Amino acid sequence: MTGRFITFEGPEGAGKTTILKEVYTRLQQEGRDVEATREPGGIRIAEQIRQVILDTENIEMDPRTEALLYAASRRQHLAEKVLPALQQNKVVLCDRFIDSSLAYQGYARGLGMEEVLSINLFAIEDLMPDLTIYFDIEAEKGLKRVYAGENREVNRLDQEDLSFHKKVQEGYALLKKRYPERILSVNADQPPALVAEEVYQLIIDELNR
Ligand SMILES: Nc1ncnc2c1ncn2[C@@H]1O[C@H](COP(=O)(O)OP(=O)(O)OP(=O)(O)O)[C@@H](O)[C@H]1O
Ligand SMILES: Cc1cn([C@H]2C[C@H](O)[C@@H](COP(=O)(O)O)O2)c(=O)[nH]c1=O
Repeated sequence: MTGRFITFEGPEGAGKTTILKEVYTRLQQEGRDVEATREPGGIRIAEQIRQVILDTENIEMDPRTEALLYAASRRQHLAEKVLPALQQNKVVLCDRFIDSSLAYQGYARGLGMEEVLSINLFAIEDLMPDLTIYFDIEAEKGLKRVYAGENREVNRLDQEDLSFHKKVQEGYALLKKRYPERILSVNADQPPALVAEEVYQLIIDELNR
């Protein structure tokens, strides 16, 4: 088996983190060599950048600074964790990646998807995911989950108004049209066990390709 880079994308509260953990455990129990990680973060430097980006006090952050910080954290995470894991033929499950930058900074913030893509191409060189699983849910429903969750801190991006989160959803819709073979959707508006099963099947199909 060769390594695979599989990313989880979607709006706030869609269930990416919850389902990633479940599927990771299942794959591990089957004896597969799998790594779970997240963006921004996953390694020390990127977690430090995450704190700066998501700090609710950093309201003066310029949109381009925000885009560059995500790209910088992505580069370090890729160099230090993702690429070495793929070189060891691991299956890497990553909670968010470049599509988040394209949908949030490129589309919702209005920086332009092409501009944000170009700074990210510098960061990732040519490493795009083999498979991206899109957690399909209405922005409002996802946000309700975030605000209802007991252990979930509300961050600076969560606090954007509903129109921003609806634009994020529109941005993802454009990305799904642009990359129909890479980005596959699951219905995230159903009980976690059913979502996890759909995600697991997509991953197995990818691993069997
Ligand atoms: N299918 C589901 N149905 C109902 N609640 C869910 C479901 N999946 C996750 N949740 C709950 O919704 C909240 C958000 O889930 P989670 O953190 O996994 O989402 P996320 O997509 O990673 O969000 P974010 O990107 O904002 O961090 C949590 O409280 C979680 O327990
Ligand atoms: C990678 C990435 C993330 N974001 C946003 C999306 C979320 O609002 C936060 C991350 O928080 P999560 O609880 O880990 O989902 O950051 C973004 O705007 N651009 C990106 O590239």
